[in-house]
Amino acid sequence: MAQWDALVDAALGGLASRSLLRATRPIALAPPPAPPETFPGPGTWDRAAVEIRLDRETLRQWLAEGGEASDKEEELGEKLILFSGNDYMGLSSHPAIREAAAKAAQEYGMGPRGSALICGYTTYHKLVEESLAELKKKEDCLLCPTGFSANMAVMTALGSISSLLAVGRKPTKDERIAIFSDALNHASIIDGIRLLERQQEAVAFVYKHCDMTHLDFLLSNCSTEKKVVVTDSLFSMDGDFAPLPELVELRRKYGFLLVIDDAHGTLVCGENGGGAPELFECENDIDISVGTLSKAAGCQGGFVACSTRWKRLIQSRGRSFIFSTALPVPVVASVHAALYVSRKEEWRRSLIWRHVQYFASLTKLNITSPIISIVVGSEEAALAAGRFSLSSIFIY
Ligand SMILES: Cc1ncc(COP(=O)(O)O)c(C=O)c1O
Repeated sequence: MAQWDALVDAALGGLASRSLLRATRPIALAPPPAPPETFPGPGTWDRAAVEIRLDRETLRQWLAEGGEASDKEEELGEKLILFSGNDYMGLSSHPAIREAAAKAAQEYGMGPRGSALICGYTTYHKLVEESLAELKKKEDCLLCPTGFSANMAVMTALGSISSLLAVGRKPTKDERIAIFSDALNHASIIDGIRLLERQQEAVAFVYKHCDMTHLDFLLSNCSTEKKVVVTDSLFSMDGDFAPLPELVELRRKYGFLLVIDDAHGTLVCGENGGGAPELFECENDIDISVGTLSKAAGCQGGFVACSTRWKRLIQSRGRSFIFSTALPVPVVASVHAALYVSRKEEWRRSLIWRHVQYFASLTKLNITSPIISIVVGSEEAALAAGRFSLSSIFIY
């Protein structure tokens, strides 16, 4: 988007003139060992990703918290099947991921302990950034400590454009950016926007969940030039997708910057696991794609896939990136292995969607993703349903 590219370039120019441009300098480590072994189907380790063991005392406590009668205690088992985790592909327990983490820990410990701009950035981090940029079909990528911090870093970098390009000390109303945010966006986006509002760098508009008519209305009534739309791609609570094709249409109409949080789509959606934009065939229309490595990748960390100019701005102004310790090498090594396994063991991705279809056929629920929310009514009813599941269905 030429208008936004020019704005970022101007902001980068302002930073350069004040010697405030920051760049990572990778510490050279030996390249990762040969590619790990991959498998044509599920292994025994895959059960470990969904089966958890609880000691009786914890289980008793959980039930007691809900006021459940204890007369069924002798019937209680200790193993539970976990339906609530985000380890969509079971990669957290995959031998390749365990081995990569263990080997790197043996070699490097949990280091290097420092922010990426000081001493926390290595050639391993660089390698993973390159893989993620390729996966997301973007020029570049920036690894962050978590998905939460990745969203915060994008938001503060966005706000910095208003401040850096303001004529006076504080951006005037017209100099601020206008951010349009879906009502059900993740807390990290909401907090980032609140921060920008407090710093008078942005004016925020919340549109009704996935309501493109409402968004269109808000956009058409906004005279601010610098417009941004930010949305989760796959919503973490309701499990529905943002209407990306319609958002792309509106982007063409209004020329806004489109930022998505693809935390739940990454590795899960699209043939290659490129995420929701791959599924909806609109990768080139997404300007900034944020993600986490703590869900389908089965590891830890966050990232921002974007253009090189945006990366330069985020790493120079994204405070949650700059002032936080970078991911330790064993975690980055495990992410490297997870991305490899995800490419090779495509059956994992197919299996998720087969399970989604199977569950939909069993329950006749209108399900479109692996996040399934069963609305039972009040909060009390939801808690009671949880207790019921805990005490009678999933324990064996
Ligand atoms: C939509 C969404 N964005 C961001 C995050 C934050 O990611 P992380 O857990 O890596 O901080 C989460 C969940 O944790 C999420 O559901």
